Amino acid sequence: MSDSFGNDAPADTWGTEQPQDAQQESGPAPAELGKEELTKRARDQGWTETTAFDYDAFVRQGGNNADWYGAGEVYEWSEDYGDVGPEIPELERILFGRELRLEQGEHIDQLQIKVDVQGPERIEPVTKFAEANLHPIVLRNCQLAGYNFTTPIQAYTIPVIKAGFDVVAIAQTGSGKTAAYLVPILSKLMGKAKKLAAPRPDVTKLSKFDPRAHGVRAEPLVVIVVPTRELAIQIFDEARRMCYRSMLRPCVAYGGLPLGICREELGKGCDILIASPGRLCDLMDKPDLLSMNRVKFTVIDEADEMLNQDWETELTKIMSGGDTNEDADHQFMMFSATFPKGARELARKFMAKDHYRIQVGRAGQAHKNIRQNIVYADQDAKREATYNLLMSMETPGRTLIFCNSKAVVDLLDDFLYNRGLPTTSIHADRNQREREDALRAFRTGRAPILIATGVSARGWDVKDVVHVINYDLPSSMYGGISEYVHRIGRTGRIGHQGLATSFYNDRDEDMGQALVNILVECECEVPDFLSHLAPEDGQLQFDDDTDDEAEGEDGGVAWGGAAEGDGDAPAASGWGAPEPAAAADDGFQADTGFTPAGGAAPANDGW
Ligand SMILES: Nc1ncnc2c1ncn2[C@@H]1O[C@H](COP(=O)(O)OP(=O)(O)OP(=O)(O)O)[C@@H](O)[C@H]1O
Repeated sequence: MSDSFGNDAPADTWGTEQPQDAQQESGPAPAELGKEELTKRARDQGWTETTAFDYDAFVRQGGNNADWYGAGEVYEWSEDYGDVGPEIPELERILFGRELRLEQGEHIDQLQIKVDVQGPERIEPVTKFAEANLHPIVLRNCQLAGYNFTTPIQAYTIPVIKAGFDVVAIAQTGSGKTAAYLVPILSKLMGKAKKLAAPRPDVTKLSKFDPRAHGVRAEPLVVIVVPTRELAIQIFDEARRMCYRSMLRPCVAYGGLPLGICREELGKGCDILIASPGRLCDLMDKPDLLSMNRVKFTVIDEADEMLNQDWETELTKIMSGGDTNEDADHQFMMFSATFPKGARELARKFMAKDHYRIQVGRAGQAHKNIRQNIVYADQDAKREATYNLLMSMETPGRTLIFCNSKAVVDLLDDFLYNRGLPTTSIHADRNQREREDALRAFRTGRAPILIATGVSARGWDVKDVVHVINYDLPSSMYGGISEYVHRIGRTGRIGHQGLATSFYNDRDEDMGQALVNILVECECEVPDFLSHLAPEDGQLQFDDDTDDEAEGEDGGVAWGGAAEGDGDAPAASGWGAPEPAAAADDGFQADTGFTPAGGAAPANDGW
């Protein structure tokens, strides 16, 4: 590593070795030391000082509204609408700079597992972007982003989406689901901006853009819905990369973004809208700001979270909002790493009859690049145990700590900060600027220890997170094992390895069995205090992963039981994308009907 939090050193080894009952080295106990000595101890261990994020300097360096919009500048096209835009080296450097972005790690083969594909016809997976028949500019953008081989989920979703089908896609955390939908969608739209996109002002020809005088109504072609603001910004950044030279303009809208900024950005025109559900629904009620008439692609990311009861009203509105598009070719997609059975049943109601379901491994499966440690710690011993864990990391590295309440986040942040550790924290009571500053400080390594409440971290893709600590395990009332999988999935992404340590005590008993199942499945050690829950015969039971959803009340057709690819790598594939799904008589039956909710099952539903 160039420094402890260097940006040019991928976290490719477990790297954070420590005994389960990590103890601080000899010498006076931390509680006996003053702040100065504790700070020295933290520095000696390699932890840097927290550097506050200087927002004013950031603005002076050219930051403006665009910074609410994610890192860097938002480029406005000045040329006429042609088929594709010109190359702009400066913009390319900004969009594709690698400093803070993850590159594929060495252990990518661990993501290569069984893929189940259910759909109306056989689909040939693509193992390389270069062979996916993508629009040349999209292909070039993939190359600029460092994407050469497809991940297993991308191998199937790219041809399926290109062929015009709806899709429900489930694949492990950090396995490239964002590109799995963005790449095929943008390939379909690339070069067609002139034909499909709504007119918009050329802001480069205006001395000052006045939303009221020059603004247009946003009429996006693509709507991507995500549960959190931070994730919306992250996906917006990825969309900006993939939209490079497309003449398509991405925008982001989320609760917390001042409405004035939202109005201004939408008023400049919007072809790809990434939004949180609440803000999107608000905007849908403002027809002068947003029309859904042109929407051709609706993507629900972190779909199981969105199908959660809390979002049902918003989701129903968003999914039917797109119906104002009279084209029959509106595609709907849902993506997530976890997809409990109830959510999968609900998802089917929103999908076309002949949609695909693509599942890499078991829905909700973690993967072997994350080494999971479960450590027994009584409630009042957790703070000290966290400190000891951090101080015993061989090489300090970006560490994400999850607590279940905002109060505990604040207390732990204070406790660790006062012991000289470079912490920052994030939770729902912080204002938008504070949240963005904290995440930025974490991303850039200025505050490499981030303490957060769980839900806010879904989907975060931060380079070199080497360690996730579950200070509190998510309770089964609040996301349970799915939440656990999402949390630990902030490390060990895209072929890197990472460590996840979770404190466990009697309060977590309701999670015990599910936790042990995941540990056994991922070949991680089951601690003695949980060993009684390990299956004696090694046979794991996951109650939400049955393959026969056919028996649902709606008489719907089964998800499972049809063709599946086996995960063996074709020799030429760096990823080892799966073999094509099995032959037609193994389950892919062209013209086989799919029964939507409430519909009658076709006589011969041979899924
Ligand atoms: N084919 C590829 N080759 C190399 N890197 C890739 C490829 N596809 C995606 N990536 C990178 O992998 C990282 C993880 O991707 P992404 O955030 O889309 O994962 P995800 O599956 O959505 O994870 P989560 O379930 O946690 O949201 C990103 O940094 C992305 O740039």
